[in-house]
Amino acid sequence: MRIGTRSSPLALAQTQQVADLLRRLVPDLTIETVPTTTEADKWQGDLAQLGGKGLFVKAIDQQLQRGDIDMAVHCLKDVPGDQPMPQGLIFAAMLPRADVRDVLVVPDGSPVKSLGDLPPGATVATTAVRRKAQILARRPDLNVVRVRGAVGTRLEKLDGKTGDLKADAMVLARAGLERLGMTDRIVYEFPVQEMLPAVGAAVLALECRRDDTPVAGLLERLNDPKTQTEATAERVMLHGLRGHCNSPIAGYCTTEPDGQLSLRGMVFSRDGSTFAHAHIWGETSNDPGTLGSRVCAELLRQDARDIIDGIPH
Ligand SMILES: NCc1[nH]cc(CCC(=O)O)c1CC(=O)O
Repeated sequence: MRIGTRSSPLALAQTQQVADLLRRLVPDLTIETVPTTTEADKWQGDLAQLGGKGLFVKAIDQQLQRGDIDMAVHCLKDVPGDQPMPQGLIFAAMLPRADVRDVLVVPDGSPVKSLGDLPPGATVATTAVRRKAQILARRPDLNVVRVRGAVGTRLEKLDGKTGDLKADAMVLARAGLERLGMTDRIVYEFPVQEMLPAVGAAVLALECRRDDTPVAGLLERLNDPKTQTEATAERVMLHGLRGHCNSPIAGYCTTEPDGQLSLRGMVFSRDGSTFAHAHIWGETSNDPGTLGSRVCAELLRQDARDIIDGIPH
């Protein structure tokens, strides 16, 4: 089994996790990890100029289509929501979702424990336009700056060990820190009501060729139907909104104890001052695709289109 992955430490840790799961199913399986450094990994500028964050995924999908690898591990969050599945490829499994929350991290030695502790005008580093909008919605006085690179590199930049980033705090995904064993850096976990997660947050998707029955059959055994259902609702919503990679869009679906789905979606202007918000749950929402479409329709009714189109690509 040749597993394609990006070459960042986070991607490699995720691939290792998948390899361990596969070995538990097939103890004598030979696994080869095939890391790729994509064009987007090397690019230090604005990703939108290069063609958006889908580039991380595209290079690996092409290897899979060519038969250079047998499967790929993708962060579902990084898979563009505005494009159809690449020709001949499927997500054969989605692993049980990890913690979806965004978290606050501060430079080594800083006493700051929350956004509220930051003085007026303080600088917060993050890449996601979705996080930026939600930070500014709470604290319009803050100076939100972009930071790129692997998670470990970002933390080094925050600590001033490399580069010239001068930030008082940084917001990133808990799931990434968890997989890297770096949760000791977390000073605050944003409840989802404070910072709605990205569509597909904390979900690992296992991709293979549709006609590769042996691989698809094996991967399907790792599928978590609950995660897959929730992710489907979120991605149908995202697809219907026709966002681009600069659109601050958030979406989070959960399953209630009685099995019913609950989907919340938000679309923000870049500075977070304007937003649309929809939350639908209950009896008639149990088909994830229908639920995603309904939340999308409600967001569009609240002029989400104008908000999205008002943001430069
Ligand atoms: N955009 C990079 C990325 N893609 C997935 C994760 C974390 C794990 C996840 O949410 O699946 C991260 C790091 C981050 O956003 O801090």
